[in-house]
Amino acid sequence: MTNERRVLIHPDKASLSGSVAARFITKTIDLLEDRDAVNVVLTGGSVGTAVLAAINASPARDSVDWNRVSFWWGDERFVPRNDPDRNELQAREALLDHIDVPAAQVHPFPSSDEIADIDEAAATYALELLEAGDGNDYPKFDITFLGVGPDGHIASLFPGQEAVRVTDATVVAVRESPKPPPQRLSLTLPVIRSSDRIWLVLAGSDKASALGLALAGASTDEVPVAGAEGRRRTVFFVDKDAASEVPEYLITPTYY
Ligand SMILES: O=C(O)[C@H](O)[C@@H](O)[C@H](O)[C@H](O)COP(=O)(O)O
Repeated sequence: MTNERRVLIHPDKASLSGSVAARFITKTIDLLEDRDAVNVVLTGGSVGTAVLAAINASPARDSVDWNRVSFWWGDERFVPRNDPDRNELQAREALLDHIDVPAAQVHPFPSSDEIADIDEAAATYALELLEAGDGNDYPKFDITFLGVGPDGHIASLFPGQEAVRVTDATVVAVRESPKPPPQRLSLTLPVIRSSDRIWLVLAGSDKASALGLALAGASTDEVPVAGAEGRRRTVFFVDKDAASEVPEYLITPTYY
């Protein structure tokens, strides 16, 4: 099994989210033919949320047996449960509220009104991962979605911050995010990298330099997305604007 990074370019954000949604539905159906359950890690951000909305809008949405899919998050803003900033809320509105996924299979990070102490909230999510891990510290993730910030951050792992370097925990509390809100919870890089597939979704010219640097071999500390590499497949789904600094040889031809 090769594990090369692939870049698939789409004309714009709408076609990108439609194509990722279609791939997600097909891949999930395929995976469920071979196994009992599939674990998916969701991302915040406008592109990730547009993908969820496109899955919801797809006529093939209900071909997936959602009873056997579990959802986790790569990161969360540490705010009250009903704060519109919550990645959870955005994902529920875009997709999760509209499908037949059992409530116990949706695993949001704790919110600040449930658990006031951010370290305790991180420990609580780590325990939830452990309990679903079947003997490991966390479940085997099949597909992990990641948005990418203009600074190259993924999940809530920001350039130069200690959280990018954490390898001895599964969940980290972030207190000084350069992007508001400042307090966040995030999976650590080893957990993200354990996923069989990482599907990065990015659109817009403000992402071009981070993507170009990551693919050219920048350090994970400087450009965290450089460390986003899944066990089996890593695919960058990008629009033309975000792709302007991608080396030609990495571009996989797409037909649209
Ligand atoms: O918690 C956050 O602030 C977001 O989740 C963030 O990590 C987002 O995924 C990227 O910044 C990409 O955002 P866009 O998809 O909106 O460009």
